[in-house]
Amino acid sequence: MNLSEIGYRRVVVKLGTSVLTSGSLKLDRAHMVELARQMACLMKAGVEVVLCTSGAIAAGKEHLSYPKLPDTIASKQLLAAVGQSQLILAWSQLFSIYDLHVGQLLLTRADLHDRERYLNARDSLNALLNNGIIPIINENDAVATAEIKVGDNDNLSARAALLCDADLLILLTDQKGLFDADPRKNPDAKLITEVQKIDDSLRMLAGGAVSGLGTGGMATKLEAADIARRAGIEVVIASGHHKDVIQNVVCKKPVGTHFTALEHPLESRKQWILAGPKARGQVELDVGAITAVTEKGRSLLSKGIIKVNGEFLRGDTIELIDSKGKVYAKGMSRYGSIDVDKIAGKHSDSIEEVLGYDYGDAVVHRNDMVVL
Ligand SMILES: Nc1ncnc2c1ncn2[C@@H]1O[C@H](COP(=O)(O)OP(=O)(O)O)[C@@H](O)[C@H]1O
Ligand SMILES: N[C@@H](CCC(=O)OP(=O)(O)O)C(=O)O
Repeated sequence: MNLSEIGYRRVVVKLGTSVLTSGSLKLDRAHMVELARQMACLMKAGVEVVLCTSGAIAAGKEHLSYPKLPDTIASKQLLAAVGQSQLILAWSQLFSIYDLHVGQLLLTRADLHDRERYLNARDSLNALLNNGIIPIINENDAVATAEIKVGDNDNLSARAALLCDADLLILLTDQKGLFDADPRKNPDAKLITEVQKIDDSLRMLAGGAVSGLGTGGMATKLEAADIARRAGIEVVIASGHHKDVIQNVVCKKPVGTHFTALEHPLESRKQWILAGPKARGQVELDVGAITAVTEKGRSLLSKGIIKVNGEFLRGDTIELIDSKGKVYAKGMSRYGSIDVDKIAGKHSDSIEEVLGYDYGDAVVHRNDMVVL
């Protein structure tokens, strides 16, 4: 690989279950060797690689010879606990062919949202990279329950890219990229090669369909791409079976769907709001407030709030929605849900009178808000 062709310094590669199993029910080790070779090639050329690998549950099923288990969280945890050790063993052996060491990081949402744990994970990631070791990341499925899960490895890989300050995120899957319709259902679907903006019409194309063992389909890949590109990270969705796909993407050859990074990325505080805590609740806005927030860059005032959904505390992240549930923005609330309920629809001047105290005019200040 010609070093002068490479425009990137640190790359996160996410491999979906669909790629690792090649559509079968077991890990396709022959193909994993090929992917390890490509990543090793990058490392040798001076590009740091972080691998976000799925496949623990598939590997667990394979290792236990496809046991009949009840469809419960405990069964998934069992399969992930068995499969993750098989998965890391496989990667460790494959990278050792190229004299490369790997280090395992199993994360949950809590590791990314608690500031201290976030910094610990970041330090560990940097320590591995600075010593030429490939960090291998997966969700800690064996202990994570829905409440503390990121939920899918597309979103996890975007957060990993933010965490290690990568400049490229490559999402490899079983399709050539994002199509204008699900290619499984529409053989005439066309590949979208370049995306400048992720909006509702694009999200509609992603649908909800997934391959046999995958989680989330294109919808979660678009969520991941949105988070990463807003943080200034380029994203490519491509086929994990395309010849030399990783090298081609890194050398900026036309392959898959490329998402341009925002020229002016969100500041790190807003990146954290976007990628960080799960929204604890929602506030429904009237039309004027939606315009003020989305088009005029204003803070959300109590007057524009119609309704409160869920229970949240001051400082929690909430979603700003319309009457149909469409989410327009995500932000940190300066008031808890009980207070917002009391001041909804009222003028900011009356907040102190109603509550007996006042944390300022804005319920969600524009500095604490990301418009989607
Ligand atoms: N617009 C689209 N373009 C491409 N694939 C799509 C689209 N909409 C849905 N899909 C589905 O998403 C699947 C890939 O997601 P998923 O099964 O979660 O894979 P992975 O294991 O790689 O994360 C594809 O097999 C495809 O059927
Ligand atoms: N953490 C899970 C994979 C979750 C996931 O997002 O899967 P995929 O959609 O195949 O990338 C596992 O290792 O089996």
